[in-house]
Amino acid sequence: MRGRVIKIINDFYYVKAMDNNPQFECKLKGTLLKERCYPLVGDVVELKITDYENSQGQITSICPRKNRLIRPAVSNVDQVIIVTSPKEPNPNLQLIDRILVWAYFEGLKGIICINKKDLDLEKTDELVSKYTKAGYDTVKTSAANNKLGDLEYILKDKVTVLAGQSGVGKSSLLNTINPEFNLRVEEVSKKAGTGKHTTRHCQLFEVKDGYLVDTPGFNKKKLPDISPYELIHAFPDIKAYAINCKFNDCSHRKEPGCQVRPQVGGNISKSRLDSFVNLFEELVEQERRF
Ligand SMILES: Nc1nc2c(ncn2[C@@H]2O[C@H](COP(=O)(O)OP(=O)(O)OP(=O)(O)O)[C@@H](O)[C@H]2O)c(=O)[nH]1
Ligand SMILES: [Zn+2]
Repeated sequence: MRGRVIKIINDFYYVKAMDNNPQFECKLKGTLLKERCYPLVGDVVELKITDYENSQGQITSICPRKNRLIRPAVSNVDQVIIVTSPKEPNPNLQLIDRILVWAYFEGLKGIICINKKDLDLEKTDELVSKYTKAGYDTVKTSAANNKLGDLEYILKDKVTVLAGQSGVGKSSLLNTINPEFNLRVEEVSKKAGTGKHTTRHCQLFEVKDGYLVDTPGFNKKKLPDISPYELIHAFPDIKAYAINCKFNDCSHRKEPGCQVRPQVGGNISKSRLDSFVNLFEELVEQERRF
């Protein structure tokens, strides 16, 4: 039988069988332990049921991973939904673009969710238009009014990470999607002997045939180890014009023959070019340090 690891507590792996069967509490097969093959939350595994009545099983192998994030430690993630709001707090556009860059280089699809649309519909639509133009899917929600728009459809059959600045309503959205998220618990496992060493595993929550990764505080991301010149790939809106700039190392700031600058305010939002320029500088700095 095949299933997905949704939670890990100490040596116990909680596996949801693929065909909607109940959840099984599993131990690892001896050979996996010997080879130090430890499953991650998100892993698809083969399992053998050892006791149906008490929902106990054994994980016999781990299927190849599509990808693997380090923090949170989770595998087989499909997409990241970046939650923002029109006000209270005002959107942090630089943070959104930064997370989009991180997502691109992790191979994840980036989607923008504008929550709190009840506070300012006009500003909400401005954000929708900004990110649609940049090439991203967007969704408008109001957790306060139980309005999820297409969010549930977007989550269907996917493993999704929620990100975004503090106060935009990530927890509220989770609770609107499934009130059981209220029961979110910190599970801390103490390693025998040291007493101080603690591990915090993330958890997957079931939503609409898909899963949401529970990652409190997942926010600021170190930039990936890429050359500044690779950054353009994470900005499809700018890249479309940058390929025609006169100089192929154009920084789109003051060079003659730049095809990006004339698009600002039109096909390219000013905030997107600002983000690009700032992140480019940061990558140049990062490269200089090594
Ligand atoms: N008006 C309005 N307020 C909302 C909405 N969603 C959440 N809020 C409020 O916004 C505040 C922050 O919501 P949270 O869900 O805690 O935000 P968060 O993103 O989880 O914040 P962190 O846990 O700090 O990352 C709370 O007071 C919510 O009641 C919404 O759709 N509309
Ligand atoms: Zn240019």
